[in-house]
Amino acid sequence: MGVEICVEGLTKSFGHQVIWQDVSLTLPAGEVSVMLGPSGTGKSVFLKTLVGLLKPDRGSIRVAGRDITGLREHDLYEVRKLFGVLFQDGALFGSMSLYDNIAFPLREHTRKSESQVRRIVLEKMDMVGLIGAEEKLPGEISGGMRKRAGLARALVLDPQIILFDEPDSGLDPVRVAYLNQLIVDLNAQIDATFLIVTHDIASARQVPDNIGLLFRRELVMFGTREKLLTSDEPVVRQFLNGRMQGPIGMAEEKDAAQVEQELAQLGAGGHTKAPGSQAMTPRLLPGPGIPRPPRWEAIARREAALHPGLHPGPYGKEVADA
Ligand SMILES: Nc1ncnc2c1ncn2[C@@H]1O[C@H](COP(=O)(O)OP(=O)(O)OP(=O)(O)O)[C@@H](O)[C@H]1O
Repeated sequence: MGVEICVEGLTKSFGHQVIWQDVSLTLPAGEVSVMLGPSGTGKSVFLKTLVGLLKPDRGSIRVAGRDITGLREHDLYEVRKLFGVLFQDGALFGSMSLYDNIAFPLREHTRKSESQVRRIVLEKMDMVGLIGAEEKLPGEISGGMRKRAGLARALVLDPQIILFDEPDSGLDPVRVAYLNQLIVDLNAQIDATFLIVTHDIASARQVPDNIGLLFRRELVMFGTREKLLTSDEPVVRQFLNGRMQGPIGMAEEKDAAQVEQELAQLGAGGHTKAPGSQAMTPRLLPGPGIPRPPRWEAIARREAALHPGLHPGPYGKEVADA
């Protein structure tokens, strides 16, 4: 079972540049959360701060009830073992085979025998669909395979929290769809707490239990998928609909009068739905044969109550087929 991460009043700056301030949120144990935000709003900095690679100026990060912000390097090292991180490019060693890359954390951080290492590596490679590619070098495989290899490596120490930094970057839409399914399946199988930084709105709409949005140095909103997808908050609506009109501009900031004019035009032109009627996207469910954690039933009931048309029958199948 994954662990809860509770962030309170977190602020991070580099010199005089405040990246974000007073960020508070809880990543519920075992759930999938997505962090969105325009480029440069500090999403990667947030991930690095959670795992203790960067120190915040203020605030606390409680991982399984323990504040990690004041820990010394030795204790932090122990806490980091709870985390698996999938970096943007997979962060694989170019001169090592996929097998050796994935075995690396086991050989570095455990005293397991080579036969135990082999069993674990092959199990994780199987989970991400890479059996048969053991001897390939990272340079010989596609970007999607590199991401999956990075994911297998993030899994070998059986983490309770997995952080994904733009897992979909550089992948074509079909590979993104496969990767999303893999993420949902993995979450159901290992029940760890997932936090995904992404720019891909389609993924953000389908995959997570919770969504957060960083903008103008603040966490604009963090809450359930339903809450964000049906929100009338202009920044949230603009981002989740991928529109130019709204508070987010090319250089992040926009003139307030311009924003108001754009929003009025959108409303007058009938291009926007009435407040409160934002479209819900069907949720991506674990594939056939993968047992669903108990929370899925509660989530499906909650979503069915909000959008009866999407869920005509027992939870699960109809949502997937919608
Ligand atoms: N180690 C560092 N020292 C100084 N400034 C940094 C450091 N790391 C990040 N920054 C700055 O913090 C800001 C946020 O960077 P970050 O990479 O977290 O943004 P992001 O939201 O992940 O962007 P993108 O979506 O484009 O990947 C940037 O202005 C960046 O230059």
